[in-house]
Amino acid sequence: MKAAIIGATGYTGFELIKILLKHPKIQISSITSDTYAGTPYSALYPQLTEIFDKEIEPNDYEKVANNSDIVFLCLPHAASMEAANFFYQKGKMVIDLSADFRYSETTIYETTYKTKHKYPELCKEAAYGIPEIFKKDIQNSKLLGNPGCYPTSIIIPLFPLLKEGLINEEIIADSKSGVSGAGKKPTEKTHFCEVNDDFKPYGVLSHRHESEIDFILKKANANIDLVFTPHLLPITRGIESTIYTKSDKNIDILHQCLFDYYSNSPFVRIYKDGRIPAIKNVANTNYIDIALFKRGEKVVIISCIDNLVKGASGQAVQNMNIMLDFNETLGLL
Ligand SMILES: NC(=O)C1=CN([C@@H]2O[C@H](COP(=O)(O)OP(=O)(O)OC[C@H]3O[C@@H](n4cnc5c(N)ncnc54)[C@H](OP(=O)(O)O)[C@@H]3O)[C@@H](O)[C@H]2O)C=CC1
Ligand SMILES: CC(=O)N[C@@H](CCC(=O)OP(=O)(O)O)C(=O)O
Repeated sequence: MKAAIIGATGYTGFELIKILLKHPKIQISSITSDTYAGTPYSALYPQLTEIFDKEIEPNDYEKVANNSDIVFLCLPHAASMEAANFFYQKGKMVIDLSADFRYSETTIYETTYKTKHKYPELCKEAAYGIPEIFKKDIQNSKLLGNPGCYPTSIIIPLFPLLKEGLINEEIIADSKSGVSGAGKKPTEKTHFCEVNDDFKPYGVLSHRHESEIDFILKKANANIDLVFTPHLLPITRGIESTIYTKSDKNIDILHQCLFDYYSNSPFVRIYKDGRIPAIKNVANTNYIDIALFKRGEKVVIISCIDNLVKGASGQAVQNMNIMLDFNETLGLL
């Protein structure tokens, strides 16, 4: 199968290319960026010298469509919707890494992103790409909204526990991310001097991922009351989320619920013996590591992912494997 990557020069594009180069059933047919059209990819990312020197093409979607079966969109929010519609109408399989197709209810997207959605009917056809929870939807879909990185780290541990009614719906999620989560272009908030030697929250009570987490956890029949606070860590990659809630159930019941729900999920690792997940253990992998602790009624859940792999490009490939009926782990282990 031939895969094209639109917006290939950014961090998720680079990560996707590294993964797809190891994938036994995928050939990368087109990589695009208007800024760098004509440049060999390895000139931008010298790590791939003599490994992937393919020339970057301009965003000529007609040309890309003629030469691809699957299209990955690694574009910013709002820029993706037009491209997704174009390739979908051409019969291509579309995997969008932005937020444009994460909400089947367009009004919530529009309120959260302060952007009018041009294709609300398409949003209803898109699957939300957490394979461990929505595999059936993903199998039947040709358009996929790949989840946000923070939501991936929070939804996976909470979904089964809420679905079984084992934990309180009042939840605090305290998350920390490496700076690559903000993309390749430095801003006033993310350039080296601002981030180095510091650690701070941002988007307090206003981060757009709060609505994504809330929207998806409602599918577990939970009406959650969530406070989500992201923080910027002075590291390149990785997310750690510490999630607080309450439960009147024994910790063994909570553990068993997670083990049962994820028994066939190759990328979910649940620690049961007091080990504490750490970013180092999941960096550059598609794993999510989870541990759960309890004292009295208080529950503390810790999860770690790599924002660029399980939080973006790895999960996108995992979704592609499922959409194409390949083994879920191809290219990812
Ligand atoms: N970074 C992360 O950890 C995660 C990111 N995401 C999402 O994935 C998407 C890509 O993120 P990331 O790779 O980090 O972003 P980057 O900023 O690193 O890269 C963005 C890419 O999109 C291109 N681009 C930017 N604006 C436009 C436009 N208006 N039209 C066409 N192309 C454009 C850029 O091309 P050019 O070469 O021209 O600059 C570049 O190739 C975003 O929606 C992001 O929110 C999701 C989960 C995690
Ligand atoms: C560190 C950092 O800035 N992170 C990004 C989240 C990146 C991500 O995964 O989310 P989207 O795909 O929804 O953009 C942020 O807080 O906006």
